[in-house]
Amino acid sequence: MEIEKHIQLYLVTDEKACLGRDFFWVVEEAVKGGVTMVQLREKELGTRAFIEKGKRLKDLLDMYGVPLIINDRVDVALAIDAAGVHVGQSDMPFAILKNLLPPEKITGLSVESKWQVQEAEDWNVSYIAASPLFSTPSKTDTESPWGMSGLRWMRDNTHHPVVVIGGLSETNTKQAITNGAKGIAVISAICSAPSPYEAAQNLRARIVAGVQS
Ligand SMILES: Cc1ncc(COP(=O)(O)OP(=O)(O)O)c(N)n1
Ligand SMILES: Cc1ncsc1CCOP(=O)(O)O
Ligand SMILES: [Mg+2]
Repeated sequence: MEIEKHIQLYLVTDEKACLGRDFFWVVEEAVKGGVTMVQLREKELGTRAFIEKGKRLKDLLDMYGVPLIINDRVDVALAIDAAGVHVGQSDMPFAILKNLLPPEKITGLSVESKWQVQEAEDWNVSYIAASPLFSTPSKTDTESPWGMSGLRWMRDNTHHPVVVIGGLSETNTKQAITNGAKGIAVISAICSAPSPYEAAQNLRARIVAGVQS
């Protein structure tokens, strides 16, 4: 499935995590290293600045054929013709989001509990994100981490492709894939790495190793 290729190595952006380096340079290096999809996650930008940044990022990603997902904001995604939107459990309800978007757009949903996984079984989501897999300083307003046993439960109880997010690094990526994740989503492992290019390459190699084992 096309979506399973896109979610393999999913970069979620956070300008602060880029440690003062140029945001677009960090993303481009990561894409050259093997990132397969990018989410623009902006919690503080006003609407106009969000749209401007999104347009510039989309122009960059289009050159590499990498889809751009917008976090939280369906209006921004529609304004710039992004590939899709990611929402969580406090954002726009999924059913409303789905009605607002053309059917071909990618829709991602964070799931924080077993009940939310079961509820999403009836919905036409492109992927669900186990959020968080492990606790992480990058996002602290989270429910309890799923952990590897929670991920295995999810693998056995959903028909949707699962992405894991929260605390993913070179050390646990292969294990996440062998326990049921189709892909990993990361902020700090790429945005804060000395070389975002090499970090993406190394994570991609761990994903491939997990798929092949
Ligand atoms: C791929 C992915 N997974 C989970 C999240 C978290 O979404 P949400 O719970 O809505 O929290 P915010 O990111 O909006 O703070 C995500 N953004 N991306
Ligand atoms: C956005 C988000 N949603 C759940 S955990 C998280 C942050 C992931 O950041 P990191 O990859 O640095 O742990
Ligand atoms: Mg959200």
